[in-house]
Amino acid sequence: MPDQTTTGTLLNAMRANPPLVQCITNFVAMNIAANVMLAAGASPAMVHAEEEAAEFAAISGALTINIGTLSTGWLAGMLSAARSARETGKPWVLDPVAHYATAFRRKAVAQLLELQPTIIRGNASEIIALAGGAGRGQGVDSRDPVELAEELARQLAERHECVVAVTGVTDFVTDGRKARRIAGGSPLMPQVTALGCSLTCLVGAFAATTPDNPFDATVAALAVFAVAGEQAGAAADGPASFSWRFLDALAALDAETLSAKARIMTA
Ligand SMILES: Nc1ncnc2c1ncn2[C@@H]1O[C@H](COP(=O)(O)OP(=O)(O)OP(=O)(O)O)[C@@H](O)[C@H]1O
Ligand SMILES: Cc1ncsc1CCO
Ligand SMILES: [Mg+2]
Repeated sequence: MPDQTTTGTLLNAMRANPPLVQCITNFVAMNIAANVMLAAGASPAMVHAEEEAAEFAAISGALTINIGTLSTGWLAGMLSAARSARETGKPWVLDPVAHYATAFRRKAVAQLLELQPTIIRGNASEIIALAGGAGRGQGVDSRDPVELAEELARQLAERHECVVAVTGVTDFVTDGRKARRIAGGSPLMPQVTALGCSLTCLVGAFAATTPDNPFDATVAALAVFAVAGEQAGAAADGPASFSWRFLDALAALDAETLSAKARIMTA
């Protein structure tokens, strides 16, 4: 099965040459996202200051931008990093956390979208609202099923000529033409904060590994989370033990197991 094999091949390629990924994430996610990246085999750097964000993007393999704890200073850093990534031909990933909640966030996301993200990753409520639909999100949490976001994700991908990933019980990835669903994970994942933010960083790591193929990169990152999440969930007693078991499962995951266990379906 080609998708499964590609996923394992990309995991090996990432670990053989750990990509430097500039992660502009949020105060909640910074620690867990960096640990997720290290466990999976990437090299994260949480660099967001306006004074250095653009310079750092130019030396990174990819950039990820998450607006979870936005402020004016951080936004300036995000915009200059995204401009730099575009100018230097680096893939960049947008995570539009709760962008529908306030005017400040809506405007920030509109400015970031103008800088043409390579990939957008969000939960179902975020993607529905970004495509102009009526999402039912509450703050940073989704209250919509992925299925409701699928058609809107296709439209969003076409409009912005990018890859769009919607995560939830079964994830959905599209570039506006082709699409995949990725099953797996655990109901404990939304009970641990910032795992979606961490996944956005890992999408950046895979995009750095295969910059000409952001679709396969996104599928690979989601498949890694789905398989490691399923393994951690099977042994966990609750969100706290899930959290450390998930890091251990990520670190222990090998390409053969990933390719054998990933459940990737054409949509
Ligand atoms: N009910 C579920 N069952 C299985 N996997 C899930 C479930 N909910 C979320 N996931 C997985 O959790 C990971 C994070 O996705 P999620 O949609 O929760 O992101 P998010 O809402 O942006 O998270 P956060 O904002 O807390 O970082 C993905 O790998 C997704 O597949
Ligand atoms: C809880 C929370 N608040 C802002 S960002 C964040 C992490 C999950 O998106
Ligand atoms: Mg999120």
